[in-house]
Amino acid sequence: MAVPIPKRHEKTGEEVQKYINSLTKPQGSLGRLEELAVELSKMTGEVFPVISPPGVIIFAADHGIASEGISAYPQEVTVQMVRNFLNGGAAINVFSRSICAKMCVVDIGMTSDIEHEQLKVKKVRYGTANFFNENAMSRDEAMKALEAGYEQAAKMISGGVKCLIPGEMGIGNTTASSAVTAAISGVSVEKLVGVGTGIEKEKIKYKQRIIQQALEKRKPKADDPIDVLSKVGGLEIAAMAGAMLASAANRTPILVDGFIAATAALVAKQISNNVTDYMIMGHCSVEPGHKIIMDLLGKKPLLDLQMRLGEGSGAAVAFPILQSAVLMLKEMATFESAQISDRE
Ligand SMILES: Cc1cc2ncn([C@H]3O[C@H](COP(=O)(O)O)[C@@H](O)[C@H]3O)c2cc1C
Ligand SMILES: O=C(O)c1cccnc1
Repeated sequence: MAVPIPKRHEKTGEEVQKYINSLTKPQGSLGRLEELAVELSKMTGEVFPVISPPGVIIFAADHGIASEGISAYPQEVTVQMVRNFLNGGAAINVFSRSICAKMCVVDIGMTSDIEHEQLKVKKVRYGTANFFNENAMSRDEAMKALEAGYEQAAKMISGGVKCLIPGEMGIGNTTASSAVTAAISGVSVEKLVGVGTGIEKEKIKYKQRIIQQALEKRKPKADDPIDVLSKVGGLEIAAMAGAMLASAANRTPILVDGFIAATAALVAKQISNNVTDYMIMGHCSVEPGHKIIMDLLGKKPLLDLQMRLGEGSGAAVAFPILQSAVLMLKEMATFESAQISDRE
């Protein structure tokens, strides 16, 4: 079921690196902005990459595991926050407006329904089952969520979006993400689990125990991402993985958000290894598992603002850094055009 991902344009990258060295600044002095410009050129195949408008796509779903009391907030916050997204009042709305992003909210599996013309309803089921007691969903449902994510992202891209920011909303999804990441990577639950929405210290131990026991009962297969998703995953995690695959298949850079998005990135990589060629990590979340995934993917985050929100918020805040990289390429003068003496 691997999705074919095109190779990056290494030649264009080399050309752009040479061009960057001709711009009016000491060589290498724009540091990671220079690296980013080269990366974006390789991804898009363009000497002057276009990354605007960015597209924020938020997948919302509920989690049966929430009934184990592993979040600081009740399950109904998922649907309440989706209303907030649709009314423009959430953090991701604010940051999306500031980067002139196109935004799309998808119900991939909330436990209740909302009628709103801006909401895309692609509900696979009414929330996952509690994976402490039974598999979160069937393989077929995991595949359906993945495919719906793929389709929605592909639609945004064919509608003109040039950089994808996948986001999510789902109370309990730091628990599902920790379980998925532990299952795929083999990293211990103790190292991965964090406060999520802000549980107390002693509750973290409880959350770890629930995940550990669920993994022992469900036995997800590390080398089968659909098995992992169906046993301990989430519908929005599957959909985000699908969206990332669509983005990479269309040579569209993916700006990855926090721990949940990184978990989806890990799943996507299990499906098509070189999907990570099209990923840039926007920030480093407070969730300890986020840094662990980035190390596994061999990626460095752009920002570390001690954020732990999700929704795509950290990636949206990082987007202006990508814009700076692209504008540097497009608008800076060269030593020759500005008649400045180059290095000896
Ligand atoms: C008001 C509110 C807005 C949010 N926006 C994103 N999340 C984030 O928190 C949830 C994951 O944390 P946990 O696993 O601890 O439940 C997800 O919905 C995530 O998107 C929110 C959480 C709350 C409470
Ligand atoms: O990093 C994230 O994605 C995150 C962290 C805490 C809560 N929700 C999401």
